[in-house]
Amino acid sequence: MEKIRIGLFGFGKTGKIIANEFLRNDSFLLEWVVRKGYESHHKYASRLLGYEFEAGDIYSMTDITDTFFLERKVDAIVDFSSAAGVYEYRTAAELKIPIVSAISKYGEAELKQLREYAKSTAVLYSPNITLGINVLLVAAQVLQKIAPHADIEIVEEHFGEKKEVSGTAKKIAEALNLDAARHVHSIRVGGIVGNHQIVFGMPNQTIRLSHESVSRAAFGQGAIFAVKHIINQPIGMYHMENIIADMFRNHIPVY
Ligand SMILES: NC(=O)C1=CN([C@@H]2O[C@H](COP(=O)(O)OP(=O)(O)OC[C@H]3O[C@@H](n4cnc5c(N)ncnc54)[C@H](OP(=O)(O)O)[C@@H]3O)[C@@H](O)[C@H]2O)C=CC1
Ligand SMILES: O=C(O)C1=N[C@H](C(=O)O)C[C@H](O)C1
Repeated sequence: MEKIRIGLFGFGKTGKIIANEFLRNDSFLLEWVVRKGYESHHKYASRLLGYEFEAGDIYSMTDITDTFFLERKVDAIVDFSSAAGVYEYRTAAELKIPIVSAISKYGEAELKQLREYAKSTAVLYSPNITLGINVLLVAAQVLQKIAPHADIEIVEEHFGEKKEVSGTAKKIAEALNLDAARHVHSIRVGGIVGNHQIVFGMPNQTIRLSHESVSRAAFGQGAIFAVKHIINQPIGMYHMENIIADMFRNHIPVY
């Protein structure tokens, strides 16, 4: 069976792990990686990650010309770079290459650009691409409907250097119609990859829905799930929580 060819944006703390998850999965071929600078320029991501084979030719964003995506065909683009990365694959969208964006903090302009791409190709955007967080997101909205009077607070924990408030927590707050500035509480310690807890407080009981990304490989597994889904979809914008909500609908136990 033909391998699914991947073009990856970003080779940082998370991008390297994402690259590794695609490299170790026989269904995929990591064709190239694009990063901001020239570190490891034209080396192979596979070699840098300890593999004996050559895959994932590393480019800089400055290498992207109008013919880049024509000359280096992929079946999907996966973006773990930065918000600015979204402007670099316009011609890929025009070529109808599906796009999975995992950027957690977009401004309005970048989000608008991503929505523009969804008029030409299939785009999946997820500020937290783990299956677990998206199950939590759907479950929390169901629970809020079941217990509409519960007090709700969101706690997010990340590694000490993370500057911005968790995009995941903001998305959870938005889904629950909560003011993120008041209801999201951030903890920055050590090397925590990403933990999120939604606390539902009621007079006689507390319900806590929580998710812990133990390893950044969880994001790679989510990206793999997202690519396998998106490459078979028609043009449009997709989100992980919609896919998970459909799975809830199809699997809810009937007593
Ligand atoms: N959706 C999800 O589940 C998750 C999302 N994320 C998000 O992924 C993104 C990356 O996170 P992380 O790896 O920790 O960040 P890092 O800062 O460690 O890495 C960023 C990478 O992107 C590259 N880069 C930055 N700007 C551009 C650009 N304009 N074009 C191409 N490459 C670029 C950098 O290149 P260089 O190496 O040359 O500097 C670097 O390789 C963040 O938005 C983060 O929030 C992270 C984890 C999970
Ligand atoms: O920066 C990260 O690492 C992460 N960012 C995302 C966020 O801000 O929600 C997702 C994940 O928690 C890790």
